[in-house]
Amino acid sequence: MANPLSSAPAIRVDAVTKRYGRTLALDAISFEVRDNELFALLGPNGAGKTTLLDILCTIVRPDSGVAMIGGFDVVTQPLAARRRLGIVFQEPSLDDRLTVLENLDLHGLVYGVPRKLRRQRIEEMLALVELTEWADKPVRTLSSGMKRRLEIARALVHDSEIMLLDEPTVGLDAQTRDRIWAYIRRLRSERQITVLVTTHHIEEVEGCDRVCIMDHGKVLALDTPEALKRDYGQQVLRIVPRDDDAGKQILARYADRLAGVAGEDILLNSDDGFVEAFLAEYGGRIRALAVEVPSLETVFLALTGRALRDQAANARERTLAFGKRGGEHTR
Ligand SMILES: Nc1ncnc2c1ncn2[C@@H]1O[C@H](COP(=O)(O)OP(=O)(O)OP(=O)(O)O)[C@@H](O)[C@H]1O
Repeated sequence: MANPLSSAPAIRVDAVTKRYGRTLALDAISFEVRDNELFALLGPNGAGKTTLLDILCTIVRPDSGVAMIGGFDVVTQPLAARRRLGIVFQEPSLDDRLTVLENLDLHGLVYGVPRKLRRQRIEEMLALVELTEWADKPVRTLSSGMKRRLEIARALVHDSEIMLLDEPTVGLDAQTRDRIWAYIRRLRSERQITVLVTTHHIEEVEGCDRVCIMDHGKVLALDTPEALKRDYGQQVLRIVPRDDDAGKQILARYADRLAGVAGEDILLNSDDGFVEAFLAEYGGRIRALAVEVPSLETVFLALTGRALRDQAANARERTLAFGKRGGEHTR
């Protein structure tokens, strides 16, 4: 069926609020996702991402505000909205006793996809997620990465134009995560679909068109990764003090530069001159130090005062590892 509101954005969220008892899970949030966009919702646990997805896929009703899928209101026109969606939930929802093919076929049947078209789509999707050879195997024999791939395939057996993926890579190893993202990008370009994906892995959103950063049920920022880094990114010095006493002294001395604390790490807003000045004063009282260049991680830190991940070791950083005796270091 042609979309009667074809000029409408793929997803529109307007002042949506949802409360669970005393918890304000969503606090009047608004944004739009354009057609064929790869759009990420980034936020820590409890930010409200799943609640928002549950509203978009018509499982949960908002207390107030409007949410639209392809121009259809999720509260007043849930069936029309739902038909346009392909959904991959956080919790696996495949039938383990059925084969790969049976799972896909059942889904197509439920959505009323005619038999011939169903066969064709299933074949296409299995090829895309590289599971053709597994078609007749029971789902219980698949690895967790393969099950995720199958769920992605299943979400696209009907006429879905908009795909919602809730933490699609959670619990998967780095290699499998990369593969899942490769499928998502391919799908977007080959099937011209719109993708909204939630994640709390910051490195995963670098390749998305736009990123919406959420915390405590609010949108803190929404833009392309480049624009976010330009507007909010900053150089941060990540320090591991030698002991509690040193930590307290650093915190007191640089309170005006404090960007956040993550476990035993102290994060200070930095600039090139500051690193040398800090080392001259505290070089002997720290165990490790890393200079983090502006990244989505430092954007998140600037916006929330919290780090999204505890480990700060990756290629973007120049790390100085300090030896057992204070002051010795290797670059
Ligand atoms: N059914 C519910 N009943 C009560 N509180 C809920 C319910 N669902 C979510 N919440 C609360 O609403 C807030 C937002 O939760 P939500 O699951 O949407 O966040 P999230 O960003 O998706 O986090 P996660 O990645 O852990 O799923 C949290 O404080 C959560 O405890």
